Amino acid sequence: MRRIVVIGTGLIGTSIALAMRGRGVEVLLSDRDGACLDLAVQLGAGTPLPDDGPDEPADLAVLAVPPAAVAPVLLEAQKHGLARVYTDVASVKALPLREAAVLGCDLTTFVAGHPLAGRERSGPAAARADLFLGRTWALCPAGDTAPEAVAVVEALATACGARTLTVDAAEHDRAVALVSHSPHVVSAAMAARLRGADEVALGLAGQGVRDVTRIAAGDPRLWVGILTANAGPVADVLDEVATDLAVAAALLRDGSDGAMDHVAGLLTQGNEGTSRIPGKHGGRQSRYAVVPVVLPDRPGELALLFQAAGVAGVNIEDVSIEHSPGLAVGVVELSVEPAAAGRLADELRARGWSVPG
Ligand SMILES: NC(=O)C1=CN([C@@H]2O[C@H](COP(=O)(O)OP(=O)(O)OC[C@H]3O[C@@H](n4cnc5c(N)ncnc54)[C@H](O)[C@@H]3O)[C@@H](O)[C@H]2O)C=CC1
Ligand SMILES: O=C(O)C(=O)Cc1ccc(O)cc1
Repeated sequence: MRRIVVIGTGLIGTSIALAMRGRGVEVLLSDRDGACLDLAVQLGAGTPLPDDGPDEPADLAVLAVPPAAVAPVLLEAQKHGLARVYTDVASVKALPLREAAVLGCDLTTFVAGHPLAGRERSGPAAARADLFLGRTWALCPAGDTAPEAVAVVEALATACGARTLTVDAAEHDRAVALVSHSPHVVSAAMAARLRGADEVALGLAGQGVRDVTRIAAGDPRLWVGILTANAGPVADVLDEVATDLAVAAALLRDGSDGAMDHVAGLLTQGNEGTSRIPGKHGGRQSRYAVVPVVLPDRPGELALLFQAAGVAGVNIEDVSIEHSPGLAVGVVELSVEPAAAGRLADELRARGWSVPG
């Protein structure tokens, strides 16, 4: 890929542009908001698309605009012959595809796409070249999309460090209703409770409430566009969540042992659901065994730990550190292949670390 056009230089468009600039690809940028375009150019994401378009069609045009703008922007771009292949990044796939068909866009050169990576901030200032590293990038080619066009968009996703997943548009929308769009609404509903929180409550806020409400900081205008375009599937999930919440509230008011057993059942279902979220490499978290190590808070200690794992010939698949500031020790959890866990634990104990269990 030699040259791409990016229309919409917000968070996602500028992140793609930065990633492709990093690979030496020429990037021409366009945004209806001049300030966004200027900032993206200043960040080194590319140069402005000339008003009369490129001298010859680019290899690919990426439409990084809100879902409702995808079809009209695609039609306009195709009219001007901006590129040989077109893709979008919108969080919803079926409705923009239908709208593009109704407008008479050429769907043979269009590959609907969606990188499952983002942030709760919008605009070019929040863009990062590494946003897509290790993430999934959904592709939803229509029946008449040319295989060569799909190959070009696959190359874009791969160049950005993502791995592609080809999926039917309606199935994609039902899936993201569950794993992205409904969580956003649930997060917003919880965060909205905090508006009236007093200083004592805010002073007691810890990591839990931060985790649950992080994504609620997203741009409401963008999210209304996403939810409008995927309303049915999201409403179905929200109905189920609302039922669970209403039942939980009733059980708590009841307070009997039997009622609290039911509450425990819901929390256990929550544990089960959480454990199904894929971890590193898209595998199940439970694929790995976790070796906990109590580590003194000393300079160089982590480096020694990793070195010991290397000596034992054990690959560390993932690592998390639980450490309270001020405490002299922390717990490092090393995720490794189950067959290697015993060997690693023995090696670490032999070197003087405490490995519980
Ligand atoms: N925010 C996120 O975390 C993610 C968003 N997406 C999708 O990516 C797309 C862009 O989202 P963000 O980059 O977050 O939004 P953003 O608000 O940061 O950027 C969107 C940009 O598109 C421009 N724009 C809007 N209409 C336009 C038009 N008709 N012509 C030219 N430019 C136009 C806006 O001026 C803005 O600069 C959306 O479809 C969204 O669903 C996909 C993955 C993650
Ligand atoms: O902030 C996060 O963790 C996200 O998951 C962001 C996100 C928002 C919208 C998408 O369509 C995809 C990803």
